Amino acid sequence: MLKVQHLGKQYDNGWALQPLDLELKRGLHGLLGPNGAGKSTLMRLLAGLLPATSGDAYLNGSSVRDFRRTSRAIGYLPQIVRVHPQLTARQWLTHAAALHGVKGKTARAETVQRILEEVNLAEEADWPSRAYSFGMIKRLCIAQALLSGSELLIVDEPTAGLDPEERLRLRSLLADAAATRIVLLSTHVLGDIQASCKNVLVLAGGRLLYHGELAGLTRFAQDRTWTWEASESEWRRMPLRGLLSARSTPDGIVCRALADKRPTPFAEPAFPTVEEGYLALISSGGRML
Ligand SMILES: Nc1ncnc2c1ncn2[C@@H]1O[C@H](COP(=O)(O)OP(=O)(O)OP(=O)(O)O)[C@@H](O)[C@H]1O
Repeated sequence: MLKVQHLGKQYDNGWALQPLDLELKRGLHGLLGPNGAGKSTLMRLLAGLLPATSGDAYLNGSSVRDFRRTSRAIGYLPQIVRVHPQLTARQWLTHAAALHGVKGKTARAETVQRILEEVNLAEEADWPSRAYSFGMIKRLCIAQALLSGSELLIVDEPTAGLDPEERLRLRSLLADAAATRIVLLSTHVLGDIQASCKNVLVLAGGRLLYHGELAGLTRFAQDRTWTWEASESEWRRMPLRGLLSARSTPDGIVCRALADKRPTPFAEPAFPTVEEGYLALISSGGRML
């Protein structure tokens, strides 16, 4: 269990993350928010890499800051990762296993082989890592984080820049990892979260706006989502504010918009998607809470 108590970070220019409280249990948790929302700040605080201005976070009762000095350090995978280009995945992970206190050559070799298979790198384990694709490097770094045996794994934008196949592979790897630990996954891609997370946290402007089930986000766009069919000329004159999508059909253009009031007399209320709920929450800056 991760317990966050009044955790916040302030710089000279203001709060990057306003003090927040929350509890996370085992499983995959999505962390969503626009640029500058405070996601990296929260993740670095939880990984014990950034000193807090207020409060603290406790993993199974111990402050996250204390984990840095132990072999069971909290797993943290930043957006930009680097591995030594000459080392193979096996060499890299064997070294990491030794650092994490796996004693004895045979035990280390077995642990490394098991992790290599888990992240689907067993076949390429003896290639120098300069020959790896970007996705393979990410999987190698996840393998290293898994080696720590820590019950918290924090992953920043893991799927950015990956092709669809690698993206799928990484998602399923994180879902497996979340069966036995807390995984916090930050992303701008709602699809990544929709595919794998039941619960989400939404940050904006350094504030935690929402923590709960992903499906619960739809309520922020309830009674504010509209759909209607516009002619080509109506479409040209339409203000873009609040417009969510416009799709051409043989009869006209099917529009969808977020608005407090019916945007045109022909608009009908529509059942919002999770994405529309998220957009409504973010665009209101939390005023609707
Ligand atoms: N070292 C720093 N000094 C001053 N302000 C900072 C510092 N680090 C972050 N901030 C500010 O804190 C706020 C939150 O930044 P943070 O990087 O946590 O956002 P983010 O949600 O991760 O953004 P992105 O999605 O763009 O990575 C931003 O306004 C940022 O400018």
